[in-house]
Amino acid sequence: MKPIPAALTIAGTDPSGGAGIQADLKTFQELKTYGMSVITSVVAQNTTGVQDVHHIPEHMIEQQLKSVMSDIPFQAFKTGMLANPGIMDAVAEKISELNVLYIMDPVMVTTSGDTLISEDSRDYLRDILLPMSTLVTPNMPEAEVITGEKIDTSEDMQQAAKQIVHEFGADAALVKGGHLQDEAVDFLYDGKMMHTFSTERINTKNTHGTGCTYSAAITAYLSQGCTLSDAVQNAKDFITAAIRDSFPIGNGSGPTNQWAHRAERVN
Ligand SMILES: Nc1ncnc2c1ncn2[C@@H]1O[C@H](COP(=O)(O)OP(=O)(O)OP(=O)(O)O)[C@@H](O)[C@H]1O
Ligand SMILES: Cc1ncc(CO)c(N)n1
Repeated sequence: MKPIPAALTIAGTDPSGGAGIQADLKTFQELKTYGMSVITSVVAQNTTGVQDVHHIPEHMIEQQLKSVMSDIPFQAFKTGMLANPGIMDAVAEKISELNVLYIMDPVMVTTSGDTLISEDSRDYLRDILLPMSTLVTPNMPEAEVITGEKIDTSEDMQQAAKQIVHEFGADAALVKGGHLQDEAVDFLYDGKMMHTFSTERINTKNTHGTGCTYSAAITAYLSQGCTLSDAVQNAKDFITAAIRDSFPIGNGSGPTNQWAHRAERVN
């Protein structure tokens, strides 16, 4: 019997449903992958910003991981918000036992500009977790933090992707250009080749949770056995539709629409 595609997200929450665990599970479900989640921090946030954060005790993060890992097999998992070195340590120890694909979204700052991880976590993320990853998906500011280099142009993005693989040890890096002016271009470097994924930039403020949704879609496609470049291309199509048809709800930056890829408009 063919294995059931299943994926796990290890991340923080968003009660307004656009980012974090909620975005990940909606995306897994939409892409017909059985979704599971381990919560690292409960974040009181909405489309306007972050109001409060409560970190889950490390022993509870470990126990959640044990509960899932001892029971249900999965082909791929992703990490999102890991707020501090203690949480990262708890996660690193458990995931080092896994032999499945690891997609790391190096979440640092929200679309609204709120910081989600402590300053002293950045080195841990880069030096301990990043080398364990099959793929890391930084946006331009995150790639600057990881490499220590200024990233302004598409040449800088490609250079950063290569550096993240060769110098910092990820198997592959996808540097995302959602923060560029005219084009939404992402570069994937897999250790051998540079792949380019480009679409026109959609003029919208509703981009809450784009990074979470994109990396969750990549994780779902990988859990189904897609190659890395096919998974990224499929996920790029998924996130582009989700941004194009994003929801104009909330008082800030509205959420993306995970069912837009079905090509049925909801409004
Ligand atoms: N306005 C836009 N139009 C089209 N594509 C976009 C737009 N903004 C972002 N993207 C694309 O969405 C994906 C997510 O990229 P982005 O760089 O926004 O992630 P992020 O900054 O990590 O997200 P988040 O805001 O959730 O932290 C990328 O493929 C990027 O190119
Ligand atoms: C929990 C969480 N993770 C990631 C992001 C980044 O969009 C967010 N806003 N919230």
